[in-house]
Amino acid sequence: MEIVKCKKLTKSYQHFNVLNQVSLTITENKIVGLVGRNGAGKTTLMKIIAGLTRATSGEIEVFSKNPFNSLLVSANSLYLDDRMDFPGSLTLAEILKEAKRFYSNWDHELAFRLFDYFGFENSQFHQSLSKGKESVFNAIIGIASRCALTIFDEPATGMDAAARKDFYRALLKDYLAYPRTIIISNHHFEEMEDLIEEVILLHKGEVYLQQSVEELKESWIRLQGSRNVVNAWLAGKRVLEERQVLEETYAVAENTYSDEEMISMKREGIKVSPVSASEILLYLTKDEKGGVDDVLNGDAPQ
Ligand SMILES: Nc1ncnc2c1ncn2[C@@H]1O[C@H](COP(=O)(O)OP(=O)(O)OP(=O)(O)O)[C@@H](O)[C@H]1O
Repeated sequence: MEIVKCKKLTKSYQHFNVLNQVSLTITENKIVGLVGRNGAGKTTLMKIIAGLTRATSGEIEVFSKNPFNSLLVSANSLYLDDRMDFPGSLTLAEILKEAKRFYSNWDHELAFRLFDYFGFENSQFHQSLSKGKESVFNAIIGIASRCALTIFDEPATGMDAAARKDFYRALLKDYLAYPRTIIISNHHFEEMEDLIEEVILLHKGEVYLQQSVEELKESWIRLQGSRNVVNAWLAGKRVLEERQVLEETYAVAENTYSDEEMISMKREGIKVSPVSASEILLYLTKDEKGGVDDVLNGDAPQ
């Protein structure tokens, strides 16, 4: 079943398209990673999906309805970011009790187990939490609500390494027991690579790719070997990254090699190895302008 369907979705601010003709479909019961550089349009897209912002043009359906001001969508979805606003008069325990009234699939026992595990006190107030603890508390709400569509916008902001690991583990475990559709944006893809089934890469407001993580990893390959031999195998291929270390060339190239070619390559002394999805995404979105070193060296941008 399709949970989210966008067709030629555009969002403009002052005549600038921050989302440009975005078409995509997200089917039910999967964890989707929404990635892209700063300003790529991730938050804007997630807010449109959650019905919090209206698109300028194009079509969007969430649970087969236009999400903007839709009761059906707001009853079945939850958008969480680091700007969550809770009533200042409620303690954390009271907020969880309110959440129980609001979300039909809410697991109160799980919420309080996580609450205790992460060391929260019933009488604490949200506004008195540290940045990382605020994110952990929001994440508890995101997990325990078990909304049919849960959208986490940079959920791990400020969390320490242990809390981030625990959060992703808890989310995965709960998702496996109670599958639902989850969209997560996070600049540290490597932290959630094991969790994500499908990745949507936004680049400058456009969908650059939408693929399963498996497909993405199979599409690229790392070659390592002596310069001339590697270069001969790179001819005519799309190359994401190429580095020279002494006499060795390291390259990440599109993997369109046949089995026979792979065997020949290895026979010629080339080491072939897989590339992580986070590395591929980094290479795909790196700036065309040259590196930050050029800026620090005072070189003019190209
Ligand atoms: N209310 C607004 N008015 C004008 N421009 C906006 C507004 N909201 C977002 N933008 C612009 O839209 C673009 C996309 O912003 P968005 O927050 O969606 O990006 P993002 O991919 O989530 O970025 P980040 O990774 O930095 O959080 C940015 O250039 C931003 O400045």
